[in-house]
Amino acid sequence: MALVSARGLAVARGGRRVAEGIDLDLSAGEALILRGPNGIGKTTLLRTIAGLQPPAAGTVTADPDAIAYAGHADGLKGALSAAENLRFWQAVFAGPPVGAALAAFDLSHLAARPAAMLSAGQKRRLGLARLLVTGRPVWVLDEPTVSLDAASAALFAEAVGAHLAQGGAALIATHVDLGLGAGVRVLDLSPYRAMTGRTAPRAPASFDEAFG
Ligand SMILES: Nc1ncnc2c1ncn2[C@@H]1O[C@H](COP(=O)(O)OP(=O)(O)OP(=O)(O)O)[C@@H](O)[C@H]1O
Repeated sequence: MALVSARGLAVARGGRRVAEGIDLDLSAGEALILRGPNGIGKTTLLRTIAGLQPPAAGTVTADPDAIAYAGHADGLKGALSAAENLRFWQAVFAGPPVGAALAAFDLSHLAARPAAMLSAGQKRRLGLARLLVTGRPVWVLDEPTVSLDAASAALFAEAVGAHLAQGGAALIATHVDLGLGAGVRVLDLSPYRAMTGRTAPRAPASFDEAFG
């Protein structure tokens, strides 16, 4: 039985439908890689699957308590050490102890360092280690290897492989080849670009979030 299913799914951002007609199934032990050009709607689809925003049309069937979502932000508390950050999430999710998560992402030697004093790649590793202490079976990940060097990306691929082997599943938007093996499926969103246009009023053309 699928852990995540979508049928006839359309997703929208800023009141505009960006992708539509998406069907997908993700079962235990499976990884599905989302691909497509910048702006096609990968983040929007992941957020919809994770229950962070409603579908514009169609259905998502998934237990929201089964999903661990990791977006572009690492969600770390800068004043807490690496281990304390993980213990916080471990307590929230009642997941497994943090030692194995630190080790899996080569963070044991940085366990006592405040998150604010970690490098960008170390922060990203800590953000990904968080997945392990959630104990949740479905990982929904948006560009997880940003800032990671080759060795760290390999650690991440190993962690995903182990997660799948234990009956987990992963839906991952990425532009890079993670080397996860032949069994991994790829969904390119390019053919699903929405043709139906706006679904709701949007901000005026002159509005610019960065400079407004
Ligand atoms: N906050 C926002 N308000 C309005 N539109 C947005 C907002 N964020 C993104 N969009 C638009 O929604 C569309 C889908 O964006 P999304 O981030 O899902 O794409 P993506 O495939 O993940 O892109 P990338 O590969 O660049 O990360 C894009 O056309 C984008 O310009």
